[in-house]
Amino acid sequence: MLDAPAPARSAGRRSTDNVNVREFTPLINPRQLAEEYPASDAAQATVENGREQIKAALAGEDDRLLCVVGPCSIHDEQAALEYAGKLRAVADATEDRLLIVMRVYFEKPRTTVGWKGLISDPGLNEQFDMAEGLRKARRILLEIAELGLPTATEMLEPITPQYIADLIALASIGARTTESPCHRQMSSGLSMPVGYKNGTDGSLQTALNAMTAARAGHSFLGIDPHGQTCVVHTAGNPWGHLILRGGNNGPNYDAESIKQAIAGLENGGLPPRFLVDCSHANSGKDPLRQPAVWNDVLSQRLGGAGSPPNPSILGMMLESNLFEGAQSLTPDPADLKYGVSVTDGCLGWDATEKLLRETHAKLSSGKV
Ligand SMILES: O=C[C@H](O)[C@H](O)COP(=O)(O)O
Ligand SMILES: C=C(OP(=O)(O)O)C(=O)O
Repeated sequence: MLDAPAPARSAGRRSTDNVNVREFTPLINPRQLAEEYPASDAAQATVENGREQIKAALAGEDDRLLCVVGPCSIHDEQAALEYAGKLRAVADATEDRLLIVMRVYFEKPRTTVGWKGLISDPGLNEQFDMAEGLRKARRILLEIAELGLPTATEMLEPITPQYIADLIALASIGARTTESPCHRQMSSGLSMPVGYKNGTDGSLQTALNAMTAARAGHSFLGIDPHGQTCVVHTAGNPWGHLILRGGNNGPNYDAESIKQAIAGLENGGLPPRFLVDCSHANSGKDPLRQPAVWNDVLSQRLGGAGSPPNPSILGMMLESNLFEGAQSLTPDPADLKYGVSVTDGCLGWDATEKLLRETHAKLSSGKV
């Protein structure tokens, strides 16, 4: 019998190693990136104030409505900054009632395959120049923080936080990773409050378990600011909170689902405060349904018509971009429409501004 041909391998490589790896590309380390784009005093002040205000809301000490608003994903620096400028103006005008934080999402967890976000593929051309992706992400976060607007992002790759977390006020763990021990451990060391989405199957327990896990300290494998692999020992992050995003069986922002969420949090010994994501399964992925979801949740928070107010509802999340809808990626990224999402459909800016200003008016008058 003939022997099977030996697999091709380079000198010194063991045949059992990295069988399915095509290549390793060295990457800039977090310290080098921070030296290229150092956090200015103004940016640090935005992040620190943003984190403190969000913590006060989570602790029930700031009764403003927490509004996490912005694109499903950032793919264009200019559009992101234009959006941030508009949102900053509304945040200033409504700050007595609304605590506005911009969604600045650079990492997209896909159900199967698809564009994974600006850090993974900044050229939108499958070149995966992640050093450039991290540079762009850090630069965008810095510019938005210098505008005075706090930012929120999803933390997906466990080594990303070392590169950008100093510029972020609020993090979230997505529905696809809330059950992942790696993400819970990572969250236990993050410097900002972290929201945990319920699972894609609608499971609340998955997020409650994540909150409990991340409140504890952990020791796990990671990198330090020099990019050195190391054992990371964390203190635990007490600022976890639930985000209701609906699930495969439908939305979970109705009064009964919210009652169950509060009971689940209380039974788990967790603070009974949470956000409602108006997008994803809560809008049936129809971006134009988001205002109806938002207003329903706002009514529940304010109470009225025989229902008591519900201060457990901290606020809402909204997927919004300069222009409504979504578009598919094009072979030449220059052909993309400006200001339109390349991931989930979004509400457009005009409708977003209207919703935020109407919300401010309702909160000011106390009338839904
Ligand atoms: O918010 C973004 C998407 O809902 C998430 O990344 C999943 O997207 P997909 O189902 O299109 O992969
Ligand atoms: C991916 C997201 O949401 P979810 O994890 O709820 O699907 C998101 O908010 O961008």
